[in-house]
Amino acid sequence: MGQKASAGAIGGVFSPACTKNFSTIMKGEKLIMSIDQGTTSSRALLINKNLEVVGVHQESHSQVTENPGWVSHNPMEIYKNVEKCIYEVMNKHSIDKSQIQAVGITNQRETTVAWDKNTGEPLHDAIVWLDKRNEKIVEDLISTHGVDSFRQTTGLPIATYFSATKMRWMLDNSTEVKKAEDEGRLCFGTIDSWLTYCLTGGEKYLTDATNASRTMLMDLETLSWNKGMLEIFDIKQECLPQIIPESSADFGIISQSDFSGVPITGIIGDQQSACLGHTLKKGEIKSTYGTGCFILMNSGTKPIHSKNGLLTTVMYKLSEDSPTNYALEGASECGGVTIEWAKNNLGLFKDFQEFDHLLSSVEDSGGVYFVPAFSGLFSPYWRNDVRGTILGMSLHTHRGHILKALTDSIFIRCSEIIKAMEQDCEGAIEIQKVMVDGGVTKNSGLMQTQADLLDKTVVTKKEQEITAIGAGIAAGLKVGMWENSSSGDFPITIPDAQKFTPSISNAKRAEITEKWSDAIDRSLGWA
Ligand SMILES: Nc1ncnc2c1ncn2[C@@H]1O[C@H](COP(=O)(O)OP(=O)(O)O)[C@@H](O)[C@H]1O
Ligand SMILES: O=P(O)(O)OC[C@H](O)CO
Repeated sequence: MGQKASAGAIGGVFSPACTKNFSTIMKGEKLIMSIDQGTTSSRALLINKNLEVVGVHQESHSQVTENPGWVSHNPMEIYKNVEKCIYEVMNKHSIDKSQIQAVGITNQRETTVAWDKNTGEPLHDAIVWLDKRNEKIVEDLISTHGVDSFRQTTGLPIATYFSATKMRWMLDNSTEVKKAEDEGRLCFGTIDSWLTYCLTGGEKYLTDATNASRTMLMDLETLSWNKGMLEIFDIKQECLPQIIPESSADFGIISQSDFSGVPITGIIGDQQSACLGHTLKKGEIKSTYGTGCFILMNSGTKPIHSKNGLLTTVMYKLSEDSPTNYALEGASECGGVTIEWAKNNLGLFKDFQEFDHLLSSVEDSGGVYFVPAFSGLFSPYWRNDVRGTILGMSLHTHRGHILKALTDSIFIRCSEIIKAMEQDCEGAIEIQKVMVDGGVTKNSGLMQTQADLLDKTVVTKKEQEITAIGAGIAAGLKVGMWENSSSGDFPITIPDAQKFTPSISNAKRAEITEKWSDAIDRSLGWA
């Protein structure tokens, strides 16, 4: 039987109640609204000209886990939550619609929606990026083509993560979706397309290149649907949205009654949006710790094709006459989800006070190692045959050690991704610091652990909502709220908050890394 898991491992139980003291909003002040539609919740945020978040409303949505490895969302619940967030944030801060210059949308990527062109009704639950129901399709593709055969065209290895295999699964397994395709009324899209379609009353069916680059159907160089990829997946181009190459463009006018007439001028995938929020320069790196953990390096205007298990993706193109910027990305399937799982599924702690207390009760994990392969391992391994594995327990082991092993695993995964980035850059770029954001970075003890395991400086920013700010920048640039400088750089940078520098010995780090590789080897092939 299906199981609703809204309070399960990725249930967003810790969705932050907003405790921030906001700067005052002046009467009639011009603002940008950013909509951040994430894996566990949706937010609407108000951003002023100084790039300060001056208001936010957040709503969590259900995580449906009908079978092991399956994760889906209800597209209508997500849209209704977004509408509610817009209404509540405007109401809470007594904002008049005329103050909102534009809306920017940033979203969980890859998650795939199918809906009816005529009625706008969803034809299936949204299949979430973490979902593995498409494993068989992926295995067959790998055995026919080889895992890396589409890298040159799409920048991606064949994996369950990307949208094309989720679309294929729906076509093969849902009579509703197949019938709609046969009758020419099927719309496939990522969450940005779905929200834009709903907010514009069905007027606009489009996406931007950052989101399209995660489908495995887009050509990384031309930023258009690739005919060869469409043939391989047997997906009709008329079932896909129009790709707008820019993330800062006219994406449509909202028709929803309370907010009608406001233009949508920003669309950008959430991890690329965080790069914009951090104003990442060439060679710089950001790591966002939300449900998963995503590390992106600005690799400039030429894509770097990874030889070490990373992804190549569009970072953004901001105007018709600006070049496309690319990123090298390491995607880790485990971030806050591991913390939520420890609380909700294992009952290791009840709140963050107890979480901190437990972690400070131990020096280290006491020889316990955890491989957080709830959905297999993404970058740099791309293995489906691994499941969560815990090793090294003795009668000495207690809750603190296990929690330490679980949280360490998040940061070891990130460290190995950054090592792979250094290898891909072949010495051309020296990584000294990593800019961080996302829910997990609220915990300074954990950020210290990241600096220790990485052997690099980790920097947090004064504003936490970096992802939402990125979409706000994209939207605001289009309507003249800000202008890029003549060098193409964005004129405002969010100040640093805290810097964490490595504090453990090289010998200790080497010991942890060695034991970790051993743990990985032992976990491979389980599933
Ligand atoms: N004080 C904290 N310490 C550690 N982790 C935290 C803390 N507060 C929130 N989190 C984690 O942050 C994650 C949510 O981050 P967020 O950026 O909102 O995620 P998403 O965008 O994926 O929905 C949750 O998984 C939660 O466990
Ligand atoms: O919702 P987040 O912040 O975990 O981000 C999800 C990613 O976009 C998946 O690729």
